[in-house]
Amino acid sequence: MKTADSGRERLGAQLAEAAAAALAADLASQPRVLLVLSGGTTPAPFLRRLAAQPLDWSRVDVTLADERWVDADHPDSNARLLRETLLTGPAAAATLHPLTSAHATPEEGVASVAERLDTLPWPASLVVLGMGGDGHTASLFPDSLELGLALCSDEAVVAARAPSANHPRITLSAARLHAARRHALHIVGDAKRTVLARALAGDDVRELPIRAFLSCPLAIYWAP
Ligand SMILES: O=C1O[C@H](COP(=O)(O)O)[C@@H](O)[C@H](O)[C@H]1O
Repeated sequence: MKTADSGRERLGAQLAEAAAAALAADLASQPRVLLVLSGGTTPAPFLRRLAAQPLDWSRVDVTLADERWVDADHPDSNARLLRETLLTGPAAAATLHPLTSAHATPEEGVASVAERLDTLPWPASLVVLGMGGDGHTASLFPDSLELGLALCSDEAVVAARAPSANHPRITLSAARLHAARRHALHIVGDAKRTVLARALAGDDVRELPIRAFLSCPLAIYWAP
């Protein structure tokens, strides 16, 4: 019997194969490659499959599209999700570059995180975005006071807060998220398909921030 879980597992496997192919293609011509991943509740099946892909992971740098400003072992830490799902097996040889620092707030830590990101081999081979039910992607939230800054900034990262977000955040700016050879959107469930259809039918980025990436071009990975 087909279940939503098995469909989501298959989707994760397909995205993992595509991500590995993208990394392998760029590793053939570059000393190091960069992969930008999202956190949240959706990516675990994809990340577990990606972890098993045969690649020269020692030449792969990994960072996040966004992070909650929490301790590295907090259950809501996106870096923790990557450590527990991706950085296992062959992929444990990859280098994870977290988006947090020892500073108390993202506003205080954003400059040191930006310095760290400057050392990475941009443009990324692949950015895998997620999307919330409100159309947010990375930590570009419709109700965030910093949304305009994150959409327009030339900086790599922006500190962001939003009434609807459960923690203070740090997010790659839209410009930095655009700095990639390939983009994919990984979403599951009928509700998100409906939000994506709304996003495709309009153009107000502040209403549904995912719209900032719909013409990247964006490969859409969706399962019920
Ligand atoms: O808060 C976040 O939300 C989005 C979507 O997460 P999901 O739980 O609905 O899959 C995610 O892409 C982002 O990285 C995360 O910080």
